[in-house]
Formats: sequence, C-alpha cells, structure tokens
Amino acid sequence: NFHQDVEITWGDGRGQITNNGDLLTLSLDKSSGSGFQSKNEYLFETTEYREKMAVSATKKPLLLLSLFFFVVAASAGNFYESFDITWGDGRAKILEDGQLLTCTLDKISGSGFQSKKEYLYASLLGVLAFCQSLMNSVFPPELRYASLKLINRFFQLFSSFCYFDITEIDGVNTNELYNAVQLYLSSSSSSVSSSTRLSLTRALNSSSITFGLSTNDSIVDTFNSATVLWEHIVTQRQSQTFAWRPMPEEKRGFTLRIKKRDKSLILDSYLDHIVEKAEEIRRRNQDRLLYTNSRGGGGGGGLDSRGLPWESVPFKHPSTFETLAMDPVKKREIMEDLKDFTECRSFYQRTGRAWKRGYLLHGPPGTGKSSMIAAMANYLGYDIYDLELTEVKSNSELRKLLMKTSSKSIIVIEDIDCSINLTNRGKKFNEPEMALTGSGLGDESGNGNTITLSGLLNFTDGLWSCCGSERIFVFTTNHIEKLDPALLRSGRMDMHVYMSYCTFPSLKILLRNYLGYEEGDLSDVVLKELEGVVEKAEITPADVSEVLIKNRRDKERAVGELLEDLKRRAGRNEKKGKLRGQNGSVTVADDDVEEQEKRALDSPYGEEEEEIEDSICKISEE
Ligand SMILES: Nc1ncnc2c1ncn2[C@@H]1O[C@H](COP(=O)(O)OP(=O)(O)OP(=O)(O)O)[C@@H](O)[C@H]1O
Repeated sequence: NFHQDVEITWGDGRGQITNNGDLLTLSLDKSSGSGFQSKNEYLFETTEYREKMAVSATKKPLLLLSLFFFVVAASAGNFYESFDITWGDGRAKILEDGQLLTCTLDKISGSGFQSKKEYLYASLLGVLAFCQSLMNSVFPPELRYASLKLINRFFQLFSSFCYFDITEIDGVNTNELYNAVQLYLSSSSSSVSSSTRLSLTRALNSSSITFGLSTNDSIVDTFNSATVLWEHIVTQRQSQTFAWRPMPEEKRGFTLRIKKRDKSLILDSYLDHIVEKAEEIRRRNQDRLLYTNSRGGGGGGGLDSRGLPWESVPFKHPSTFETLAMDPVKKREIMEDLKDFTECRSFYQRTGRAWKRGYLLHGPPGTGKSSMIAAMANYLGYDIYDLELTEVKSNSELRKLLMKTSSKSIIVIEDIDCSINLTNRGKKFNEPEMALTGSGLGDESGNGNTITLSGLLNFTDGLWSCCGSERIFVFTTNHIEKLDPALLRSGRMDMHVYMSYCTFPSLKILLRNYLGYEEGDLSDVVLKELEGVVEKAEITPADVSEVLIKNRRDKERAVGELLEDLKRRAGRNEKKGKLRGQNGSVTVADDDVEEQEKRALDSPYGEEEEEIEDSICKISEE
C-alpha cells in the first residue's frame, strides 16, 4: 500500500496516491524539489532502477555531473526528445507538448524510463556530445569553423612554438618518417633516463630490442643546441575508411614542437639527421644476411621460386676486428679506410666517382681472409653477397646478379685465382673473348654463353658497377702472383691487404681470445721465447687457434705445446733454408712442389707431414 510504503517528497502535490494506496501518480516538470523516498526500501529492491542508481563511490561525481546535464537536457529540450518511455502499459504520459511527464508507479515490475541520449549514465563524452549538439543547433557550421580558426590564429599569434604532425599512415601508405622518428627516439639517451614508461619492440629479422615512447608520452631532444619536444599521440580511429588494406584501429603519430625561431635553422637538417640515424640503427639491429647465387647443384645460376637470383640466410659470423689476429697498425688502417668510405658520400659525388671500393685480400690459406670479410660486414653492418663465379654462365647473368644486390653490401669473390683460367694468362685480359673457367664455361666464341674477364672487370668498375651505391668488392686469393694486373689495378682493387703468417702482435691477440691472457699475464721469459720463434715458424693463425682450442682448459699446457710446435716449425724452416742455400741454383720453386711445401708447412702434426717433409728434402737434395 503506497500510503504505508512511501513518503512522498515529490514537490507541491505533484505526487499523488489514489485508489486507497494502490496507485501512485507522479508528475515531473521543470521545477526542482520533486522526488520520492522509500520508507522500507520496497520500491527500489525489485526494480532495475535501484541497480542503475547503485553506483560506486568513485563514479558518484560523474553521475552527479551527468544528472546535472540530464536536467539541463530535459529543460532545454522536451520530454518527447529526451526519453524513450518504458514505463509499463501507459503508466507514464508525456503531456503539454512534451513539457510535462506523468509517471504512475504500481507494484507491477517492468516500469521505468530510459534516456534516449543516455544522458543519465553517459560518460563525459556524452556530455561533450550534448554541448556540441547544442553548439551545432545554435551556430551554423560556417560560423563555427570561422570562429575556431580565429581562436586558433589568436593563440598561435602569442605562441612561440610551431608544431609538425608526423602520422604513421600517410593516406594509405606507411609514412617512413614515422618509423624513422620512432627508431631515432629509441636511441636517444634522454628517453632512457627521463621516461618512466617505454614501449619495447623487436622487429622481424632482428636480434635486438628497441624501445620507444609509450602512448601519449613526450620527450625532449636537442639538436644543434636547439631544444625540441616530441609527443607520441595515439587515438582511436573513428571509422574505417575505404582502403585496399585494413587500417590499424589506432591512429598513431608524433608531434614535433619547435621554437619558431629555430624552425628555419634546424628543421631540414634535423629531419635528415633523424632519417640517417634511424637507418644506421636499423642496420645495426637487423641481422645481416649472407646471399649466395649457388643453388647446390640445382642448376646453379638460375632463379629461386620468387624469381630472385640470390638466396639468403642470416649471417651470424662472430668475427670482428677485435677478434681478428693481425698487425694492429694494419688493422686500424683498414678500419679507418672503411669508415672513411662510408662517411664520404659527398666526396665520391664531388669527384665524380662511383661510391664503391675494392679490397684484395691475399695470403696463405688459414690466415684469416674469410674472417676479415666477416669482420668488415659486422663492423659496417653490411650484408654479404658471396658470388660463386663458377655458377655464373654468362656476362649478362653476372650483370643481372649485380643489379639485384642492394646498397650497403659487400660483394665477395673468394679464391678468384681458382675461377680464372690461368692457362690464358699470357693473353691480354681485357680481350672480350677471354673465358673464365667454371661450369658450362669454356666457350670462347663470345656468343654470350661464357663469362669473360672483361665481363668481370665491368662487374667491378664498369657502368654496371654503379647500379646501387655504397658497395664494397672483396676478392680473395692465395696466389696474388697468379692474378692478372688488369684485375689488380687501382680503381678496381683500391687496397691490397696481405694476410700474413702469425706475427707476435697477432699471436698475443689469439692468446687473449682463446686463453684470456692479457698483457703481463705471461712471464717475460715465455713471451721472449714466443716472440723469437713465431715469425720463423711461419704458422697461420688458423693453426695457432687449433693448438689453443685443443688445450684451452689447461692454459699452461696450451702455451707450452704452442711454443714447442713453433720451435719445431722454426727449426724445420731453418733446415730447409740452409738446404736451399747449399743447392744454390736448385729450383724447388716448381709450382707443385711449392704447393706441397706450403701444405706440409701448414699442417700441424702427423705422419703425413713427416712424409711430405722427407719428399721435399729429397727433391731439394736431388
Ligand atoms: N687472422 C685471424 N684472426 C683470428 N682467427 C683467425 C685468423 N686467421 C684464421 N683464423 C681462424 O682460422 C679459421 C680459418 O680462417 P679463415 O677461413 O678466415 O682463413 P682464410 O685465409 O680465409 O682461409 P682460406 O684461404 O683457406 O679460405 C677461422 O675460423 C679463424 O678461427
């Protein structure tokens, strides 16, 4: 009975109980102070209304704000517009042209009302939408646009900053500048120190993790003593526009804030700097690739399933200039030459030279020619194209291979002497019909299905060598004397690097690498002994490494065994030298014998070695 259950506070008789307490009629109008309150919670226990009103303490301010706007909305508009009436079975009526709402509550559930515009439970967004709609109805669009522009201009007049937006998607294409900025900021030292939250990413093909600005975070950067602010803005995409590919749900972008007075001074150079830096980071982070044109017997020189002439695998060679055992002065010289090369684009442009450089690495087997190439690639962050000449059938195929190499790469031809038909050595090498050995080669008619020396020369410094830039050609050989001068002349091979037998400085590097010995760890006596014999022993770094690896658990034994080996080799070389001296004119320089000799010298131990040594001595004596 409403008389018993409800105390009516609905102002000024707008709430009435009739039918002996069975019917409650409430009228809402624009005057405040109307309401009702349960005497024993009966009314609100059974209805959804109670549930909706039971908001947590944290939401109360929001609800109050929403209620306020609800009242505003109700008074501004009319009840027809503001409500969907779900108050059961016609118990609620909107009268007087939407100005009066009359609701009747009884014990039947299902009665209620719901806002059309969700004003009651709307978040602040709804409130703003209302304000906007109010604005829209009051101001015509032209006026609104003009006034916004005016306000904007007004603020800009007094602002000392200008802003640049760099969005992730530019139309339908990915904006490269966005990615560059992201990478660049990840390298900025201030982002590590000043930000408490950073986003971490690991790109495909990359072994390192980069960090970037989190959503709506900002960071200060300095360039040429000007300070700029970067802000990372992430917003939800409003609607899916038509695109050939699905767009991300979030709209991302960076906003760059620069002082107006710095804009003209730094903007262009700053953006160039960012792009360059990002490229460098990308290269550093990304795993390098090792390409080959060899197809393992599957009809070499052809194209792979995607029509590409090169196949690649991740390049993970751990060799660096740090681990490379060679004369430190020569090492530094090569490193500086490489650095100069990468940093001197403008020099090559100014002098009209193609931006490329050629290195010829020569020396006995096992002296680190391949390790040097790996160290170069790791130092510069370049990919390697390992060109197997014997798989290339014609000059045009060679050209195609060259065209498909990327910039910032090292193009390697190993053991070039083994790819050239040395029997033709006497002929002029730039004759077009000069044929190189290799599978399917040997046709010297010049009908296009052979690879010629001129083709190879064009490959290194002809017009075609300039497709792409910033490339390094590296040829290796164990027999430089067998190469034709045409291949060696500067411009083709700018730097000749002799990879020598182990010297004392390189021996120290190997002892450090393999046994962890630092300067001063070994006694002066041992060091002196090593220094005295190492060069006489003519031992390759590869052979030294082998002795050290074998005994790496027992450092003293390793050094002892190495010393013994060096002495033995030195003694043998001395004996051989004497024999040669005695025989004077006896020539043991016959190619085969020399080759045999070299192999004998290089092989560390075993009966085979003794046999070869005997045979050499025999030949010498004869
Ligand atoms: N200068 C060096 N510094 C460090 N390690 C070396 C050096 N030379 C050789 N080694 C070791 O010997 C192994 C063989 O060397 P590498 O293949 O680089 O020699 P190479 O001169 O290219 O030989 P080849 O002419 O037979 O191809 C390497 O894996 C490396 O461990």
